[in-house]
Order: sequence, then structure tokens, then C-alpha cells
Amino acid sequence: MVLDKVNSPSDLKALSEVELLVLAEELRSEIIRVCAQNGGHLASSLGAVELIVALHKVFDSPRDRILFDVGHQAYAHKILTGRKGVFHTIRQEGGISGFTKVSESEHDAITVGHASTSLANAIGMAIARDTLGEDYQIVSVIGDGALTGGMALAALNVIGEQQRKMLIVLNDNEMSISENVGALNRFFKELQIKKWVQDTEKWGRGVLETISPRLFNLVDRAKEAAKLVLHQENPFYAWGLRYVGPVDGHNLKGLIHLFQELKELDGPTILHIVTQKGKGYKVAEADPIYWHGPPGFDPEKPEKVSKGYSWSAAFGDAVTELAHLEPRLFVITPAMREGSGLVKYSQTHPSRYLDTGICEDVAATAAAGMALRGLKPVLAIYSTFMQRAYDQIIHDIAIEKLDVVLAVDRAGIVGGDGATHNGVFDIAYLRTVPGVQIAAPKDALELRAMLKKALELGGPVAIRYARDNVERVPEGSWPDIEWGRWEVLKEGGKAYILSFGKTLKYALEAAGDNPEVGVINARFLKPLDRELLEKLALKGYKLVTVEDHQKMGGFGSAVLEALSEMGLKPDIRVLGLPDVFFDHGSIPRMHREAGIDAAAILEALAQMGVRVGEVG
Ligand SMILES: CC(=O)c1sc(CCOP(=O)(O)OP(=O)(O)O)c(C)[n+]1Cc1cnc(C)nc1N
Ligand SMILES: [Mg+2]
Repeated sequence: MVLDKVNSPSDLKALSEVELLVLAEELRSEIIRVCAQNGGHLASSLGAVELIVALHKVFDSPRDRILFDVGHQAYAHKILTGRKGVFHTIRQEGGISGFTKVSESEHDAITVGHASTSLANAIGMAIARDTLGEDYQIVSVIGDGALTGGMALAALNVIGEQQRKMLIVLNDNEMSISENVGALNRFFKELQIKKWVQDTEKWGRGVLETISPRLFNLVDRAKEAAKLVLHQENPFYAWGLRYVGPVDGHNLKGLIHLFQELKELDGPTILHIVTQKGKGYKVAEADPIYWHGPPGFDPEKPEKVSKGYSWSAAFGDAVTELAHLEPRLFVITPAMREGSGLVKYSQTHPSRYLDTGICEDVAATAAAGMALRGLKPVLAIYSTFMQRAYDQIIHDIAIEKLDVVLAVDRAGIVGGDGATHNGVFDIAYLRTVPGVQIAAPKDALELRAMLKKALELGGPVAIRYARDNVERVPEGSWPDIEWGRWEVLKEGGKAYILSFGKTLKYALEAAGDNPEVGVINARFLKPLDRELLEKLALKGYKLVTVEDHQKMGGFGSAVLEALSEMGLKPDIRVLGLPDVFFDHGSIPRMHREAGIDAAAILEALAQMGVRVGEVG
């Protein structure tokens, strides 16, 4: 195998053109093989194989810095930069990350997982390079989806103003996780099908084989002379970028020529390449949405597998029905239609659905605008990605107490995606915002009850649920719920476990049939059920709070603050995630390590002198 000869990017530079083509196919096979066993970002990584081989052929990592936006498409980069032998551990317990990660390799220029950060990083690096009088290339690979992020577009503004030498490669496959959205995306489509571009590309490829330097001088001169025309065809003209493309992002030879040319140019250049998400694997080409991030599969007979009925699906079913009951309901997603369970909703209520692209800040403030003008927006948003909308929730939604429901998905530790994707800060940053109510349902019925009540109550309400499966409930189930009231699931003689959200299963497991230990579904965090809390404290019960969230600032903190305000000092233990980042791996193992599982609850109870058994 050619890949056997490549243990670092310098080995790749010695390969012939034919060997490089063979290498690309071997990389594809390896990516498919490992994703079949581990799951992972298959389609994105397959689409970026030629791009990555060409980059490492022409540029000189780690001296030259190659940045990958989101970093989920960089599997070939990982294999080519000394991690071939450990690639099979990707996203696994103790294995390498599924994204680029500075601490993992000198070839990983940025630690990522959230989209749209590479361009701001790149301009920062370019300024550092120039300020320190150093000399190296900076290349940022950004997908068409990631380019819909406000951070990316704002960074272009700075890059164009700074006019520092750097190369941006726009990897345009017309896909985010779903089909990509936005006016820029539409323009790219036009650009790609425009006859002028196809001819240019044919001519460009021909010329590139022979007299490429002349071509680029021609383009530059033509650009000056025909600014009006080009800037119609150059969407980046206003940002002061030199634009080249669109070109075939799977033409390895053409890409190598282009990179060799473009690396000589001063100032910022954006190369627009067109690729196919899932390239080289039929099922992934045919359905890049499912194969964006599949669980494991049989590589010889790849089939879609159902991941079970999730909280996201329960949410999607609920809002799809609710929209019939509440005509003002409007659902927004920042590019996570599938992940947030909204495919059916988007098909059933297309006129009351908005995918903003990867810009949670715009999604949150658009929700504010909708609420100001009489709609009842529900913003479906992952906890981790909601971090991008923190100021918008305060400034645009909470100050005026607007009727916006935040359906906060993936709350808690998420597993394979690791630290960049864990949803473990949202309680801390939401509960300090005046007027934002926070709830966590224990099952799909409570989710439906909370959604419906939240829409009736008005004001900003966050409903938080985990990356997990949940029992399906019949259509039309709309139970009532006493807002702000906790639910005693099991009486206890000596102690109570108060759980907020996903850890309720651990609480019930720990309590078992022990008559000493009661369990409370503390499903409301703001407002807390202070009346019940006061009663428990006054009766001298020992208390354990538990949550799948940072201990600092979480549910337990809220309970402690309330007890101190009431002047009560019960024997209490607060169980939550410690002050560290949790990388990718097994969720149960991380919960154990974090001290929020059933065993940890029992340990806490035992420390307080409660007679406990073993975890069943
Ligand atoms: C991995 C992950 O969390 C991905 S990958 C992806 C699509 C990226 O599209 P792009 O066109 O940039 O790349 P492509 O897959 O090659 O087409 C999204 C929306 N997400 C979720 C997401 C949402 N919101 C933010 C801020 N960051 C991320 N990473
Ligand atoms: Mg894309």
C-alpha cells in the first residue's frame, strides 16, 4: 500500500502523481473501515480526501498552519500526520479526538468542534506571524455550512481589511448536515452552474497544466480591468479577497497546481472548491445527511440503522402536534434539523419553520423579533451550541421577557463528540438571567406538558433534555403539570435524592427499594420548589442533589442558595460534574468518574450515615 510509505506529510511529498491518486483511494478505504466500526463524520471526511492530500503535498505542516473549520472533515489529515496507527481509536474511550485538537498533534492548528472559528483564528495567526517577523503559510479550510456562521463572515471583514497573506479554501458541497441554506449558498449554486464558470474551469484546467503563472496574472489583471464583471461573479470582492474558482475539489492534480500557484500570492485569497459530500462511497453520496455522522455499520453492506426513539424525536412529535393547536407557534433551528428531531415538523409546517444556517446568535435574536411581533417561537438548540447565543438570550429575549421557548437538546455529557459538544454549562449561564425559567422533564409526557405550559405562560422558558432515548407516548397526550412543583417519586425515611434531568435514573437506581431513601424529580430549577425544599430541610432529611451539569452554578448551587436564603442548614451533598472538561468516551464511565451515577449517590448517602445497599 502507498499509505504504508506515508508516516508524515514529508513522506507524501516524495510520492508521484499516480501514487497520490492511489493514496487518496487508500485513505477513503481506511476512513470507511474505521467509521464502520466506530461511527463518525464519514461523509464530510470522504469529501475532503483530495483536498487534504493536495494540501499536504504543497504546504509544509506543521511549519505551515492548516486549519480545519469544525474539524470533523479532517480524518485524512489525521491519518497523514502521524496518527495512522491510532486512527482506529478515533472518538473512542482513550482514543484520538474526532476533531482537530492542538494538544493531540503539532499538525492540528486549532482545537475545534464548533463551526465558523477557523477564519478568526487564521487572521489572528497571520497577525502574530507578521508581528513576530516569521514566515509561513496559513491555510484555512472552511465548509459552505460553516461559512454561514456569523463569526466566519465577520472574520472575512477583518481579513479583507488586514490584507495579510493567507489562503482560505471554501469546501463547497452544498451541504451542512442538512442541505445548506442561505443567500450566499444560493449564489454559489448559481456560480457553479453558470456556463461561464464551467468554460472557465475547463479552460483553467487546461491552462493550469501548462502556463499556470500566466493564468493567475491574467486573472489579476482582468480583475482590475473588469472589476464590475468579476465582482458580480466574485462574492468575496466586497470583502477585499482575491477569489479563485469554483474548481473541482476532487481533481487532485488541478488542486496541487492551484495550491502551488496560490501559495505565491500575497494578501488574502479564497479558493472556492466544489466537492461531493460522501465522495467515493455510494450510500454516502446518495444520502450525505444520514451518512454525515452514522453509528457503526457493515462496510460491505452499509445500511441505515435506527438509533431508537430519542428526546429529539419526542420533541419533534410534540411541536408538530402543538403547531396545530397554537397557530402562532414557529420553530427555528440553527442548522440542526435532523439532530433536533425536526424533519417531520419542517415537512408538516414548512411556513412556520426556519433553518438559519449555523448561526445560533441570529436564530435567538430572530426568535426575539418573532416574539415582538406576535409569534410564539420555539428555538430548538443544542446546549453546547446555545453558548453562541448567550448575549442574544439576555439582550434580545430576557430583558423584555419575550415569549421564547428554548428547547435545549443534548443537555449533559454527550459521548463521542467530546468536550466541544458537551452541554454542561447552560444551567449556570441561564439561571443567572432574570426571568428565564428552566425545567427538565423526566419523560416524553412531561416534555409535552412543559412545552404546552411554557407557550401558555409566556416569557423566556428553557426546557432541557439529554442525548438519550425516551419512551414514546401516544399522539394527543397533553397532560397538565403544576408549574414550579417538584414530584415526589418515592418517599424516604431519612434522606431524599433530588435529581434535575437525566440523572433521575441514577437516583431511582440508588434508592432502589430502600425505605430510608426517597427520590424527587426536581424538574423545575427556576422556579425552584422552595416550599417542598423547606419542608424537607425542616424535617431534618439528609439531601443529595444530582445533575449532569457542572457542579458550579448548576441545580445544586441553586438549592444551596435557596437553603441559605431560608436560613436552613440540612445535611446536604451536591453531586455534579467537577471543574474539568470531559473528552470523548463512554458516557457511563464519565458519569462514574464525575461522581454523578448511582454508585456516587450511594457513597454520598453513606457518608451522611444513611444505611444503603449496593447498586443493583
Ligand atoms: C460536527 C458538527 O457538530 C457539525 S458539522 C455541521 C455542518 C458543517 O457543514 P460544512 O459545510 O461546514 O461541512 P461539511 O460537513 O463538510 O459539509 C454542523 C452544523 N455541526 C453542528 C454545529 C452547529 N453549530 C455550531 C456552532 N457548530 C457546529 N459544529
Ligand atoms: Mg458543506
